[in-house]
Amino acid sequence: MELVGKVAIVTGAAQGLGRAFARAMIQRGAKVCISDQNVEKGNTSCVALRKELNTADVNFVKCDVTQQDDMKNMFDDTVRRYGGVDIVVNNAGIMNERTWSSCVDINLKGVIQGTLLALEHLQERGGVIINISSIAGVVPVAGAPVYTATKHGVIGFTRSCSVNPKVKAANIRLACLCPTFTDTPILDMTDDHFTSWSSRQNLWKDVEQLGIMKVETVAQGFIQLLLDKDNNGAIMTISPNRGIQTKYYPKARM
Ligand SMILES: NC(=O)C1=CN([C@@H]2O[C@H](COP(=O)(O)OP(=O)(O)OC[C@H]3O[C@@H](n4cnc5c(N)ncnc54)[C@H](O)[C@@H]3O)[C@@H](O)[C@H]2O)C=CC1
Ligand SMILES: CC/C=C\C[C@H](O)[C@H](O)/C=C/C=C/C=C\C=C\C(=O)C/C=C\CCC(=O)O
Repeated sequence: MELVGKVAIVTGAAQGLGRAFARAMIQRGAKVCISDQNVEKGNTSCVALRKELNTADVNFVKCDVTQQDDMKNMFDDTVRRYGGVDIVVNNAGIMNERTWSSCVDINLKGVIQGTLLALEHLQERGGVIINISSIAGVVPVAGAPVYTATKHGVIGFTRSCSVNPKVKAANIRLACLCPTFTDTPILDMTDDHFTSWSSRQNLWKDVEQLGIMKVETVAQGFIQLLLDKDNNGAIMTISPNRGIQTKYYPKARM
């Protein structure tokens, strides 16, 4: 897929990975709507990206992914501004085992809502939906069971949409990105983010074992996932020890 002139939406893009994905797409000629629930950081990042990349083809829209009206407005605003949508990156996510219900609302329900709206918008012209899961979407993580459940859910939901014949007929592609720990503010956790059935110490043991990647490394994998025309249903894992790997899990086992 050629990115020049394509229109993309990225949720949770005021900072961290979402911002890095937006930046990588703008650099390759895409027009990008960055959205976030944090208006101040979203506006600041938008201004910084415009200046750094010398472009007017990036805008910020306030969108809390738990609010259906915000989500609809983000799509409608993008269509008004750029004439349509080609790429949707459902990236917004949090790690908080204590406020676990919001973790489910943002990480799983937000991705489901974003995907359903994206499918509607892409059905006439085709396009790509990238849902951001995590390596915690494919392995159990003792330190963060709720976060892990949401990320497994993102993979199950995305793969199920990808095998829907209507999706193939509409020339839509869906894939998941599953990085290990990456240097973003999500790693600034305190004990307040955990319960007696989860643990920062346990999670931190995983961090120490796996290491922490730079956002640029993950953005490189993201662009690869986006450009590969033939990867509907793919799961891309990215880790310091195994690098970038694209995997296809079995559709069914009889
Ligand atoms: N950094 C890491 O180690 C990894 C992160 N991920 C996933 O990548 C995605 C991005 O995470 P990071 O950039 O690391 O985190 P981050 O904390 O740096 O950025 C997350 C962004 O999402 C926004 N956000 C939070 N709640 C929201 C809501 N209700 N509606 C809209 N936006 C909301 C925040 O304001 C923030 O700008 C998340 O889904 C996360 O689970 C996956 C694997 C590794
Ligand atoms: C504060 C936490 C915020 C974000 C966490 C991230 O989403 C992060 O990615 C979580 C990672 C937890 C990892 C725990 C264990 C990982 C184990 C392995 O990677 C084992 C190796 C292979 C995986 C199997 C595969 O490649 O299919």
